[in-house]
Amino acid sequence: MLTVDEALQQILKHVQPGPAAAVPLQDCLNLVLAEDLKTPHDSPPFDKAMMDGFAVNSAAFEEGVERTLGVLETITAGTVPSHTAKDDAARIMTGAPIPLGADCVVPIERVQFDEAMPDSVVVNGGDVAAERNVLRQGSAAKTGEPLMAAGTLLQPQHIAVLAEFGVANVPTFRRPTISVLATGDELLPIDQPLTPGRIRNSNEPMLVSQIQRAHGTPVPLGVARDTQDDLRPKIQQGLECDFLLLSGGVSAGTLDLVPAELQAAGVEQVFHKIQMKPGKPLWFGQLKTADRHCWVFGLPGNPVSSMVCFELFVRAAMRQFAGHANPMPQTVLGRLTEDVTVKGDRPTYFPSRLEQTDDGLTVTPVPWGGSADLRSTAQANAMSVLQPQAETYRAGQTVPTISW
Ligand SMILES: Nc1nc2c(c(=O)[nH]1)N[C@H]1C(S)=C(S)[C@@H](COP(=O)(O)OP(=O)(O)OC[C@H]3O[C@@H](n4cnc5c(N)ncnc54)[C@H](O)[C@@H]3O)O[C@H]1N2
Ligand code: MOO
Repeated sequence: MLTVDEALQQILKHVQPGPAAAVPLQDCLNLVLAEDLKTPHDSPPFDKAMMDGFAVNSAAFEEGVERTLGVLETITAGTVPSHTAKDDAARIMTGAPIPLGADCVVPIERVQFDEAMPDSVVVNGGDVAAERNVLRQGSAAKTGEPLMAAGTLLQPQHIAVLAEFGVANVPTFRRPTISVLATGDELLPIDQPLTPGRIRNSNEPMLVSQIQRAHGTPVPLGVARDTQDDLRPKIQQGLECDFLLLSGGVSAGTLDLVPAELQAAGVEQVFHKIQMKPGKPLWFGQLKTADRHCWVFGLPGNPVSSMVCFELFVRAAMRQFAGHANPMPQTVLGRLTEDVTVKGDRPTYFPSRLEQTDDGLTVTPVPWGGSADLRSTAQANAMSVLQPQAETYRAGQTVPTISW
């Protein structure tokens, strides 16, 4: 049986980044940049005033000496100066271009100026120094410098930077399309009353919302009964997407037909079963033909097993497809708030509450009854990774934890 790390390596070895395309900037939130970008122009693109006031030439002043200067013009943001201001001043607004000759902006609060006599201003030399309140062209970025690296997850700050530099269409990797097929004769739609031996299909809405949270496009396919006749066409439909997630039917029961049906559909198995709890029966494979490439996860039917396998493996695969620089699960260290004993011989991904406290990041495993105990996960927002060991984990010890 593979370890979790070996399984992740296998997945990342097989899944390739999806195609890149130019996407309008306003649709780029949470997409990943597909190319290294360079700055197409200086930022700022001209020398600009950082205060409302008067643009002056510092060389024309002596420390502490007051001077009366003529005011040549008023320069507002969006206009261009029409005079040089070597021995005179120009009234200037924040964001407007500095006139030639000037190298300092004295804020309006610091000068003696009468709106009724706008042609002159009295400036004290003590308020004047070269470069004061002036932002020089290219001081934030020069033309041709690196702007943003391929693999960057585009968040509002990146979108703002791309807008500043006029990148209206952005080369990004496509979001994966992911079909979800729940399998099992016992599954009822969620709006149906329970009947003997039946349960509701909680995995489909869970997986659909996990896909949405991870910025994929879900394609729910409903439920397949545990028969070849029902499974086959639905598997074919699912294989049209970039990924197909099946839940249930991957362990050793008489109706656990999923691995055999996937192989019959031409999906090559990469691995089956992992040394972990919950989630041991996970199945992973790929269909690769001239016109199709689909990666397939057979998730264990138990709801918490499916949830954990998604967060650990499917999310990494989605990140790889979407072009993330680091697709691996993001782990933080949390300090246990209580003692924990781990039973069994597999690493356990334990539903837990991760919190930022005055004491740093803390982690509290929630009371949890195993892979079918879905309700307890409603108190959790993470899973802590606990290794099988004879000694009890002690409160205060740090453990790796993965946020949901
Ligand atoms: N002899 C063995 N039996 C089992 C093994 C094993 O290795 N040998 N593994 C156990 C483990 S671990 C798990 S996990 C489960 C996984 O089984 P399957 O993936 O085959 O899933 P099913 O048997 O179809 O279902 C398991 C459980 O989950 C419920 N389920 C299924 N689908 C849904 C859904 N969409 N929504 C809510 N609940 C669902 C289903 O009713 C079962 O109770 O196998 C163990 N057995
Ligand atoms: O691995 Mo199963 O998911 O323990 O219940």
